[in-house]
Amino acid sequence: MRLERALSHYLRSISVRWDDVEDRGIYPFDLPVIRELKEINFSPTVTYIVGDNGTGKSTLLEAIAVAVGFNPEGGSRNMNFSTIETHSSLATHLHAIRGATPRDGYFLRAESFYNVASKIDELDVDPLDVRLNEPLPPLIDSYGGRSLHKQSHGESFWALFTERFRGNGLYILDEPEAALSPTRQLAFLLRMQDLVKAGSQFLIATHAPIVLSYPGALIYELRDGELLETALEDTETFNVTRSFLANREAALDELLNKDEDAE
Ligand SMILES: Nc1ncnc2c1ncn2[C@@H]1O[C@H](COP(=O)(O)OP(=O)(O)OP(=O)(O)O)[C@@H](O)[C@H]1O
Repeated sequence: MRLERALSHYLRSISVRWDDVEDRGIYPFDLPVIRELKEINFSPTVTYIVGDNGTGKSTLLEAIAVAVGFNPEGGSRNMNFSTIETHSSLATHLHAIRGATPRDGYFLRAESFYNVASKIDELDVDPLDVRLNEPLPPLIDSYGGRSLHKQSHGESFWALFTERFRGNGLYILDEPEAALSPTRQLAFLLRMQDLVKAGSQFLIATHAPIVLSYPGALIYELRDGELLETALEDTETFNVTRSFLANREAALDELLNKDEDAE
């Protein structure tokens, strides 16, 4: 069992090769988290990155995904397309320590999943193996067979997690909760457990306390420009949500009526 787990540790760590960076004063090297970054070690199962808006989670995740062979806009490793060139040059300065080669893999960017769905529809118009000059099975078959554009946002994410993710995979997910109801977020934890048992490794950026709750996961929080290993109960996202739900009326009163009280 220990050997199996060691073998499925697809991505062990990443570090920045600072010697190659020409200009540290421009994006993304000027972001506090990147400036301070030396090495990130990953769990063989589930690693999370959390932090406030604009702290650099997507920048980091995208660079890690590109460094291990994914398209910057997301998709499987075989997808190579670009609708807009916005990705940073950080990936070329990352050094990834890898273990076994995953049999499956996916980079989900909630914000550009629409483009992935469009690309799948486009490739499926006339799927052809150009080497053999033979028809190929449509790509959408591996997502359950129904165009992702003809499903709701949440349904299309769910098709991805349940149909396309096959296990023994490296899955890098940026805000997977973006389309999921709280009930589906709970179901997502169960799906993750199945995939972890099937030898998968996850790296996830999230703002959702439910998504963040996978037992035994490694959590890094971006705080004051640093990436710190943090317990679930000490993360801001968990604490803010918990205290709001526990004291909703007092919290709303404090938030919305502060100015009136001062008058
Ligand atoms: N292409 C770009 N060029 C310049 N600055 C950028 C670029 N992309 C992002 N930034 C800046 O880098 C910072 C980090 O952005 P990033 O999207 O990584 O944050 P994030 O932590 O993922 O935020 P959120 O939680 O809102 O998704 C932001 O201040 C953003 O304005």
